[in-house]
Amino acid sequence: MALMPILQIESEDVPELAIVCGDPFRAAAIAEKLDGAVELGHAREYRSFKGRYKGAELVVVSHGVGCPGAAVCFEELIKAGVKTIIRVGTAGSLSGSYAAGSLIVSTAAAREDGLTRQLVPAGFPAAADSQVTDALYAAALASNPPGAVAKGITLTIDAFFSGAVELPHEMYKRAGVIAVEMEISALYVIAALRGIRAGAIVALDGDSTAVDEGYDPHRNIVGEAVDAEIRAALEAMAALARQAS
Ligand SMILES: O=P(O)(O)O[C@H]1O[C@H](CO)[C@@H](O)[C@H]1O
Ligand SMILES: O=c1cc[nH]c(=O)[nH]1
Repeated sequence: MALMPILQIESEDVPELAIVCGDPFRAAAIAEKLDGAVELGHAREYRSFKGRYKGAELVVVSHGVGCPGAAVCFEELIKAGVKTIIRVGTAGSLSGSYAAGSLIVSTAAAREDGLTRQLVPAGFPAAADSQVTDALYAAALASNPPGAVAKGITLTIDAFFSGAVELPHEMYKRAGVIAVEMEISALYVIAALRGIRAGAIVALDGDSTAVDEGYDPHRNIVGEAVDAEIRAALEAMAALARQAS
């Protein structure tokens, strides 16, 4: 048995499919939808569960907020043998076309984080796996969220609230980027470096350019969208597992 130093779970307990999310409570909510769910461990922000969805064995792990902590989670899961990771997150909207309650499948992430700069050169892309993206998009369309469903480029950034320097949201908005969150670039770059496949779906919780004035990710419409994206991610995992068998 090999205990993973940071997640504090045994690598032998980890199957090939993983769903990850920032919030440990969301990890528990996802685990509630699994058959035979068991909690594997809870260390720092990392809460881990294992169970089956429509026969597919998967692990669910929370990674906390931000690329550095999330990267540790992704690396340890991959070392334990995970081959497919789906992130189920929340994000702020960068587009007038998509409001709170909408689901966005991230096809690629603009790398405005600090972590991936320490892993790969500036020109290296952070791109989703196309099979994972297709499975997520099909499942999202069928998940009946309270808003729209779209796929496109997202932005990953380290600063949530702004300081003295202007954040690049408006520039990425002009470039057609749909949403901003804080971990997808790390997931896609690490997946590429380690030769696994990854994808991500996010539920929009409001206008990202207005978070300094007020941020409320606990509204009913956001909760309903998160519930829909959880169902979509589980259905996508089941479809990917069927394709592999
Ligand atoms: O809802 P999660 O998965 O945590 O994702 C988003 O929410 C957090 C910020 O509130 C960041 O982690 C961001 O990426
Ligand atoms: O990083 C995030 C996550 C949710 N909403 C935002 O505006 N930003």
